[in-house]
Amino acid sequence: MEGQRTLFLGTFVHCQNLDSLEYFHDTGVFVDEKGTIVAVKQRCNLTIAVETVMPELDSHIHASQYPNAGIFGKTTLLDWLNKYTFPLEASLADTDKAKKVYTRCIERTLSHGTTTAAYYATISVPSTNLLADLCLSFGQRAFIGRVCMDTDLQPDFYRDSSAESALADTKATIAHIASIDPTHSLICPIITPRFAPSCSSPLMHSLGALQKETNLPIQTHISENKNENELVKKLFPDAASYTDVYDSHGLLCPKTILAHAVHITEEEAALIKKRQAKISHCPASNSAITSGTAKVRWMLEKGLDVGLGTDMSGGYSASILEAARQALLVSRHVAMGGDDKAKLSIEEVLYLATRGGAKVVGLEDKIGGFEVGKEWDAQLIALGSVDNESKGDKGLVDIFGWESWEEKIAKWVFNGDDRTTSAVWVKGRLVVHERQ
Ligand SMILES: Nc1nc2[nH]cnc2c(=O)[nH]1
Ligand SMILES: [Zn+2]
Repeated sequence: MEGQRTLFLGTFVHCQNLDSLEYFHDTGVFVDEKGTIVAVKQRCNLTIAVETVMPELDSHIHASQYPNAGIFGKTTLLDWLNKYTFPLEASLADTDKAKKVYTRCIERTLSHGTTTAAYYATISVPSTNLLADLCLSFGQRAFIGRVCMDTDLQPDFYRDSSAESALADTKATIAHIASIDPTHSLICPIITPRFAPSCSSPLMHSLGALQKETNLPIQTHISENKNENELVKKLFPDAASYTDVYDSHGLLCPKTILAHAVHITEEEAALIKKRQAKISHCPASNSAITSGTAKVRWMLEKGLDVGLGTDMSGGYSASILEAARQALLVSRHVAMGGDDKAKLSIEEVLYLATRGGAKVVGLEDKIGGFEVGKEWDAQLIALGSVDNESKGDKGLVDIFGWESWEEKIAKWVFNGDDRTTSAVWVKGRLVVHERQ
């Protein structure tokens, strides 16, 4: 498949905009040897029918936390980090262990249809570089972040020894990725200050300067949890807000991905909008570690760019489809708090998982939909048919045959999982093979 020209035939579904899905029935999509869509022809006379939907993007995920997916007990952010997260991440300095964890994480996210992921690795350069190597060899589009953290918030056994060494280690990973994918056609480094409480002021200033020098993206966490916000106020008493901490260190720019933003104020939202920074909404995580209910409608109405993140293992699942359905449910909890228009639709959460996510990671010109000039990132969806069950087709999503396309997609969003994703392509390469 790689390096060949391919014609895909069937029904293609992608998000036209925030409010609507577009269905291309009886359509041929022509993909060239570089994995770029060169033609989309509708009203073809087809003899086969497949159902292919848009790529899904995870704009915030910790590859290094995969073994802990589902393990969080009754902790909240700050005790969760100490109890579960820092010990596991520290242990991945062992590259054999890291290889096992990262391999499984990539296989699992790909099988769920995650064609692009913005990953946090750990502070270890060799194991972060290994994550980049593995994404490249599996064919997953990825942003790879070597995590920076030099304060005593974290234990001695898992901490950068100085701001200088954190910067040097970040540069080492950037150089490694340049050596394996010089044009960043698939793998791109991402500057990763863990979050303000983990980073000294000199470290954040130096990472802000590095962004200006390299024009690379940045990822971090913001305003996830109320105790975290109190801590930030104590640590940065002169800052006007949590958002201002990042802004005053040169870390808030159009290429910044801010995960969570659950408790940001009107002023912070205005500053994020002014800097054109992006937000990754992580609903499964925000419920699991009791962070709060992010007001996504409020963000969208302010014109903020929002995508979805699993935030695994704050989130319990590696599936971005799970994040989409949790975004829908969390929006209903916001609505139950008195703001009925807060409810998000199926179309809207799919937009956040696809085109919205592409904009958040700065790839909106390359991926997110089926247009000429975009790269062929896609997943093939196999829904069941009740009529075929006697023939052994145990469909995970039971389609009776009378459903509209909108209803089929809604049933998939709420009942689908990696078993309904029967093939996945990234940049034209088949990365998950069709299962029988
Ligand atoms: N959810 C989440 N929040 C964080 N804040 C700082 N580090 C982390 C992390 O690993 N996960
Ligand atoms: Zn996170």
